[in-house]
Amino acid sequence: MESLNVISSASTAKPRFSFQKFLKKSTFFRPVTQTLMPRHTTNWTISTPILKAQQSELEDGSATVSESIIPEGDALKVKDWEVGMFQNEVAASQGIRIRRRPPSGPPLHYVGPFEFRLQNEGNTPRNILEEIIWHKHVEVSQMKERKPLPTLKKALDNAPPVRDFIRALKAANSRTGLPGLIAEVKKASPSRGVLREDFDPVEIAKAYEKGGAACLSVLTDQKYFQGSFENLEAIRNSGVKCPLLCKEFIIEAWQIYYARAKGADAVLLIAGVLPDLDIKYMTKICKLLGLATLVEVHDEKEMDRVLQIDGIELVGINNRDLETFKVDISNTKKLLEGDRGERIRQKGITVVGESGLFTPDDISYVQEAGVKAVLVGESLVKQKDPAKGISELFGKDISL
Ligand SMILES: O=P(O)(O)OC[C@@H](O)[C@@H](O)c1c[nH]c2ccccc12
Repeated sequence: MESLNVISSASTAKPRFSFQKFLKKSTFFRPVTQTLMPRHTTNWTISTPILKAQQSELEDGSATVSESIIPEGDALKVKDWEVGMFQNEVAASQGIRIRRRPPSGPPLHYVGPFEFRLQNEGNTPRNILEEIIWHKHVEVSQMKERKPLPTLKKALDNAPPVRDFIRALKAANSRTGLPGLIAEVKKASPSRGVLREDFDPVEIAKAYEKGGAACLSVLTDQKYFQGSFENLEAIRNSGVKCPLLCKEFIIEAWQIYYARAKGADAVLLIAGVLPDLDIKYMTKICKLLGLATLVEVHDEKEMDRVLQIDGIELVGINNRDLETFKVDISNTKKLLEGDRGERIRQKGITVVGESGLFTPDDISYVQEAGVKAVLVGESLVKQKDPAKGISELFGKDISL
C-alpha cells in the first residue's frame, strides 16, 4: 500500500492569514498572549516559527516580553488555533458558512468544546452543524493522541478487505430497476431525538441486509447521534456482507484511516464543511486505501464546487439542511435539473438521494429526478421489522 503523510491541507498552502497582523490589530488578544508568557519561568522553549513571530511582534510594543518563554504545550495550541483561523478563511472564500474552529482566540483549555473561554459572539456556534464540527475537532485531537497515525496504519494490516460500495449500489439498481438502498443504522439524531429505544445495531444491520439493502450506513458520532465505531466494527465482524459507509463528520485525514481500521468501505465527506482542497486530498487518501467517498451536498453552490473536482464518483444530495434541520425532498430534484443534471450524467456520477424518504412515492419522485441510489434512516430504523420496512418503503420486496 502506498503511504501518504497526513498533514492538514490548509497548512501546506501559504497562509494568507497573518498572525502578526492579527496581533497588531487585536485589542482582545494581547492579554491572552501575555498569559501565555509567564516571565518568571525559564525552562520552557519557544518551538514554533509562529511563536517566534509572535515574540518579535510583541517586542515592537514592549521590551519585557522579549525575554518571555512559552510552554511547548501552549505553543502547539496556538499553532493549531492559527491553522484553524486559516481554514475558516479558506472555507469562507468558497462560500462555506461553517467555521472550522471558534474564531475568538486560541483554545487555551481543551476541556470541552465551549468551556475554554467565556461565551461570546465569536465562540458560540451559529448552528448545530457548527457545534458538531467544533466538538469533533476536540474529540479527534484526543483520539489522535491515543492512537497516532503510525499505530493506526499498522492496524490497517489487520483490517477486513474492502468491499466495493459503488459497485454494490449499481448492481442493486440494475437488478431491481429501483434506486440501490443504503440503509442507515441510526439510533438518534439532534433533530429527531431517539428513533429507537431497543437498538441492537447488528440485529438491525442483518434485517436490512435480509430486506435487500445494497449497502449500509453506520453512524459513528457518539455525542449527537448515539452512534459508535464499536457498532461499525461489530457489524463488520457479524457476517453482514453489505459494504459499509462510515457516517462521520470527517474533518481530518486521520479519521479516514480510523474508519478503515474499523472496517469501513466508504466514508462521507460533507461539502458544507470541507473546502475543495480537503475534498481533493481526502478523496485521494480514500483511493489509496480502496475506500469509496460519498461527497454530500445540500445546495447548488456546493454541487457546482464538487462538479469541478476530478475523480468524484458518488455524490449525495441531502434533503435535510444540516444547519436548520429543514427537510425538503424537492431539493434532490432542484439540484439535478437543467445543465447541472446534464453535467452530472456526462461525468458518470452516481447520485444518492438522502434523507426524508418515507413512502414509495418519495422513492419514485427522487428516482425520476435522476438518483440511482437512496440513503434512508428514520423511516426504516423505526420499524419493528426493518426488513419489512424496506418492502413497504419501496412498495415491493426488493430482496429477491
Ligand atoms: O433519517 P433520514 O431522514 O432517512 O436520513 C438519513 C441520512 O440521510 C441522514 O442521517 C444524514 C444525511 N447526511 C448526514 C450527515 C451526518 C449525519 C446524518 C446524515
